Amino acid sequence: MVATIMSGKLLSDELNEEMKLEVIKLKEKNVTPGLVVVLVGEDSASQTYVRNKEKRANTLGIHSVVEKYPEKMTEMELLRVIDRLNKDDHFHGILVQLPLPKHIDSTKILNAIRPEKDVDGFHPINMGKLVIGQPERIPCTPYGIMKLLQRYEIDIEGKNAVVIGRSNIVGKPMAQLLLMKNATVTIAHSKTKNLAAVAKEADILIVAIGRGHMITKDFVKPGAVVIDVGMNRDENGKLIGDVKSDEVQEVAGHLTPVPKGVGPMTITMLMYQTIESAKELLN
Ligand SMILES: Nc1nc2c(c(=O)[nH]1)N[C@@H](CN(C=O)c1ccc(C(=O)N[C@@H](CCC(=O)O)C(=O)O)cc1)CN2
Ligand SMILES: [Mg+2]
Repeated sequence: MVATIMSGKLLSDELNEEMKLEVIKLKEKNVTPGLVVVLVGEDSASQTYVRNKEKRANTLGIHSVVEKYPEKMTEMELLRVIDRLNKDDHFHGILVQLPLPKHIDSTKILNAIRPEKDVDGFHPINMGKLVIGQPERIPCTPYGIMKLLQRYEIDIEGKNAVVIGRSNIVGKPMAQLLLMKNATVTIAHSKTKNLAAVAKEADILIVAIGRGHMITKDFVKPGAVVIDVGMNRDENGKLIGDVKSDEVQEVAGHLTPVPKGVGPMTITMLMYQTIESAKELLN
C-alpha cells in the first residue's frame, strides 16, 4: 500500500480563494477584517511565522498589523497592550505569538484577550465552549486537521482515533473535535504504557509529540489515516515530522507530509477565524 498524501498546502490554496471572496463581500458591507499580531522578543522562528501571517493576511485583503516589542517588556506592559487592542474596533482578531519570554506568564496574557477576538482559540472560555460542544473559536492546528479530514472524505463516526500528545494547543482540542464527530477517542502521552500497541488500534492517528521520526510503521495499523503535527529539525537542520514518513507511507492509507501538511492549515484557519470574527459584527 502507498498512502494518499493529504496536502495542507493544496487545501490552503483552495480555502484562500474562498476567503478572498468572503473578504470582498465584507468590504462591500464596509467591514474590513482586521488582525493584529503581537510579537515580543527576537526569536527568529517566531519572526518568520509572524511575517508569513502578515503576508497571508495581505494576500486575502485582511487589514494586518504587527506590533513588535522588545524582549525586556514587562508583563504589565503587555497586559496594557492587550487591553488597548481589545478596545480597538479595527481588529477582529488578536494573536500573541508564542512562545513569550520566560518572565511573562503566557496564561495571564492569553486570558486577557477578549474571547470574541481570540482567533487562536486559546482562551479558557473558548476552550470550555469547545468541550461542551458549542465551539466558537477553535485552536487553529486541530481545526485545520478537521478541515483536512473533511476534504479527503475521511469517515470519523465510530472510528478509533488515537491522539498522541495532550497539549492545550493541539492534543486536548483535537480530541474534543474528534469526539464531536462521534469517534471513539483515546489520548496517549509520554507516560502511556505500550504506546505502539495503543497507536496500532487507531483508524485515525494524530501525532503531536515533538520527537522527530518517533512513529515508525510498528505504530501504525494498515490503512490508518496518519496526521503528523510534528515540526522538528534533524542533525542537518532539515525540517522533519514526528512520523518516519518513508516507512509509514507503505502501511498507512493516508498521511500528511511535513512540510506542507498540517503547518499551512494552521495559518489558514487563523485567517478563517479572523474573517468569521469580522462577520459577527454584521449580525
Ligand atoms: N499564538 C500562536 N503561537 C504559535 C502557534 C499558534 O498557532 N499560535 N503555532 C506555532 C507557530 N506557527 C504559527 O504561529 C506555525 C508554525 C509553522 C507553520 C508552517 O506552516 N510550517 C511549515 C514549514 C515551515 C518551515 O519550513 O519551517 C509547514 O509545516 O509546511 C505554521 C504556523 C507556535 N506558536
Ligand atoms: Mg493556532
